[in-house]
Amino acid sequence: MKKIAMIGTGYVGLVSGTCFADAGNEVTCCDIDQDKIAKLLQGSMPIYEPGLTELVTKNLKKGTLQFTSEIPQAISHAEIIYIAVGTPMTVTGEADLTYIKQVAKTIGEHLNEYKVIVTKSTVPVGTGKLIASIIKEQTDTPFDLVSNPEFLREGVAIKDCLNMERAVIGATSENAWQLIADLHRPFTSKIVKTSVETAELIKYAANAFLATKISFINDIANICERVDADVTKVSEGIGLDSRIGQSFLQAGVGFGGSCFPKDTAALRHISQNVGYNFKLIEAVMETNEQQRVHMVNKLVSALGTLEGKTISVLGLAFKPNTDDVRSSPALDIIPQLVTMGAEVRAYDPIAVSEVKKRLGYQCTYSENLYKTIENADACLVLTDWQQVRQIDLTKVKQIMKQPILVDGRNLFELETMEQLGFTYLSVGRPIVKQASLATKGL
Ligand SMILES: NC(=O)C1=CN([C@@H]2O[C@H](COP(=O)(O)OP(=O)(O)OC[C@H]3O[C@@H](n4cnc5c(N)ncnc54)[C@H](O)[C@@H]3O)[C@@H](O)[C@H]2O)C=CC1
Ligand SMILES: O=C(O)[C@H]1O[C@H](OP(=O)(O)OP(=O)(O)OC[C@H]2O[C@@H](n3ccc(=O)[nH]c3=O)[C@H](O)[C@@H]2O)[C@H](O)[C@@H](O)[C@@H]1O
Repeated sequence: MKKIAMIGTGYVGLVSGTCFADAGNEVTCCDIDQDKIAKLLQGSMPIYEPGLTELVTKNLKKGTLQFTSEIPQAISHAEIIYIAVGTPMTVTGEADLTYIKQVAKTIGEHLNEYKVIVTKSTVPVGTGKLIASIIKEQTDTPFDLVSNPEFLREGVAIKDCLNMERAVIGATSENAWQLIADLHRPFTSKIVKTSVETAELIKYAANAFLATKISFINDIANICERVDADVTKVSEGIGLDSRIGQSFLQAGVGFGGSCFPKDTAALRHISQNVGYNFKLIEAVMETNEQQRVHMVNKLVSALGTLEGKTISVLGLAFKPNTDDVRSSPALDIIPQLVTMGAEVRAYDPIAVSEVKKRLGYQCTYSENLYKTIENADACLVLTDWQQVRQIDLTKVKQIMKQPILVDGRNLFELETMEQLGFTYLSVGRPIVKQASLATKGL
């Protein structure tokens, strides 16, 4: 049982802090956001993550988990201090280390005895050394520094944490490495031992590689559209080769979220800073941006013009089972549709309030799927929510002004859409044309 302070109680800090507590450690999750801490103390979660409320409640009751905005006390009390604050993207694309530097200074000011300080935030190579130097400016108290990047996915974060595929640990001493490795034994037996710098780079390499798979399959999808091939079959056909693997080969509107867009941009920066021209990552980012434009172009090709047309956007979160809309395709696409003269109605089961904060009243919002679709000229699927996947297509066809569906997630079978009489434009698959539109030459 270890005493842990988790500084930064966001997606990562809250989930991993709770999982460490569930494994029997004494965890204090702290944050400068007092409202967030107050909410948590009342048992209300600041984010939507399946299973989180139950696990937090269980560990609060057990007394293994605490929340506080008194960061100095949490630092003094802990043996291990985790840093899990945000590292957002600056306007130039690099990782913003403002919060990391603030926390390093706070740790330095309150370090009362030897402790192990662990970076869980995604940080550029060299940040471990930067954190150490900031702490040393404040104190002579000895400490070790560890890089232990996080690989959880939103929406399945608890599962990913409790059964992690691997832990990557880079430490400045054998003692610190062993301590953090032991902390991970309940969650995984696969532990990669490395230097701090290598651990920092592994995190970016992992996200960039996954993003590359997505842009690769989206490029293949764009070729499929030109040669009448089906990208879902291409994914299956290549993915069954175990060297390639089936995951992350779903073509669509492209990747969003708080990490792939920012981490690919940050990796490009890291390479530029060391004089390396990482052309592949440039291409991955460009394909991803184009994929969003491509979805708008599909709507235009189906409707002729968007001026005066009612478009129902189905899904606002960057992926299902989360209310996170950071770099979500919807945030880019909806303003484009509005600029082109469309009236946009947006549906999401849980992310509406987050999108409203960012887009305001550029469109109308609803948590009722069928109400969003009523009398629409076209539907645009942007998130593969189960609610959208299981929609009653017969009813959809009846209530729409015209049955046009543009699908950025390839949710429906082409045969079904053809039988039901939809005009259906998906990604990297042949277009299904409603008979009347086919004669107009779509
Ligand atoms: N969200 C995700 O799925 C994953 C995120 N990561 C990385 O983990 C890091 C954290 O990401 P999220 O949890 O998504 O961020 P977040 O934005 O949800 O949470 C960060 C938290 O840190 C707090 N904070 C900022 N400055 C602070 C300070 N000086 N003292 C105490 N608290 C402070 C903020 O108030 C906020 O609650 C980032 O580097 C991210 O790239 C890594 C893997 C997965
Ligand atoms: O560093 C991070 O924050 C995290 O980033 C991703 O996790 P996450 O952003 O939660 O979501 P993913 O499930 O990876 O999906 C990312 C985006 O790619 C898209 N995607 C994913 C898979 C696919 O085949 N096609 C595709 O378009 C999703 O729709 C989504 O927009 C990684 O999967 C995590 O391992 C990592 O810890």
